[in-house]
Amino acid sequence: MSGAVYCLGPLVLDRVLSVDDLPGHDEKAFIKEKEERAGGPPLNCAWALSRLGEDARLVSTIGDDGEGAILMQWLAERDMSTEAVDVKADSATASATIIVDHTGEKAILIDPVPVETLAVIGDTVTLQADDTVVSNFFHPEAVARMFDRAAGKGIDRMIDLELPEIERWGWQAMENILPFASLVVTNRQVLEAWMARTGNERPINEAAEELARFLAADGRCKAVVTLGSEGLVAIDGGAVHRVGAFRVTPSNTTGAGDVFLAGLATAMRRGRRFGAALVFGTAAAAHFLETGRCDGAAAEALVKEKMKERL
Ligand SMILES: OC[C@H]1O[C@H](O)[C@H](O)[C@@H]1O
Repeated sequence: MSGAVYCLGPLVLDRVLSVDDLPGHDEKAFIKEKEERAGGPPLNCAWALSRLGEDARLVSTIGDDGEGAILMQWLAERDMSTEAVDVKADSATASATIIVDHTGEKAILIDPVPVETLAVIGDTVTLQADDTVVSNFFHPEAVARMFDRAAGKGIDRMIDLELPEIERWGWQAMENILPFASLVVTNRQVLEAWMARTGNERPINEAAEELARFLAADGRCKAVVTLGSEGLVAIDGGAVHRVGAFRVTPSNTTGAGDVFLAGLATAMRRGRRFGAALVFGTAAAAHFLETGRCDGAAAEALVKEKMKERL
């Protein structure tokens, strides 16, 4: 398909530390392996989109520093577009420390990017009618401005809502961004926080449907709540979609949500119905969880297996 997918938000240097078990409060653990790699939700999503054959453009800002240079080299080595990555002398490059245990589960410490840096991400991008915009909730006004421009061109606007950003900007700011999006994705961590906030004690699957309905705001947009090993629940107009998870043994769960979003966006851009696009996104994420790779053919094979299981 022609057109590009613009992925907005912070480009982050991820410092990944592998341990046997995540240390608890006042506990110590030995690091088994260390790795530095490019990360952040928009980078993970853009990387997966490019592996799925889309023209992915990362839209972000980094500092003119050593960390920024490592990130630019990482992107160049993978033939990823850097034209919308702004290098600013007065900014510092974002970083995160990710501790991954033997089950692939992780804890992430994010060094927050200054508000002034985030506030202008996306402002210089020129959109065309066959583009798609994908963003995390990096800054309420910057995301709203970009989505507003995209809506003017009839372009799909997908937002991934995660808890650190909701806690940073507030639940009201999260609600305010919803009318600007055409598709909202969130996860179990947000669901649990929302349940605690609203006193919702329903079983997780029912509560997920309620949150999806809330995010979809009377069918104005599509909404997806991912539940990890329990699959996902989504709302599209009057229809409720439930997709079961694939059985996988994860090596590292970091970025799996971003790969899901990339698979979903790719399938929707290629004309798949929403239900089928959800299954393809789930399959792409499952393959990534097990292998650390994103591969359209492998995801298709998983989709076929799932369909056979249903027969
Ligand atoms: O979504 C995963 C990303 O979140 C964190 O911000 C890390 O940078 C990681 O790459």
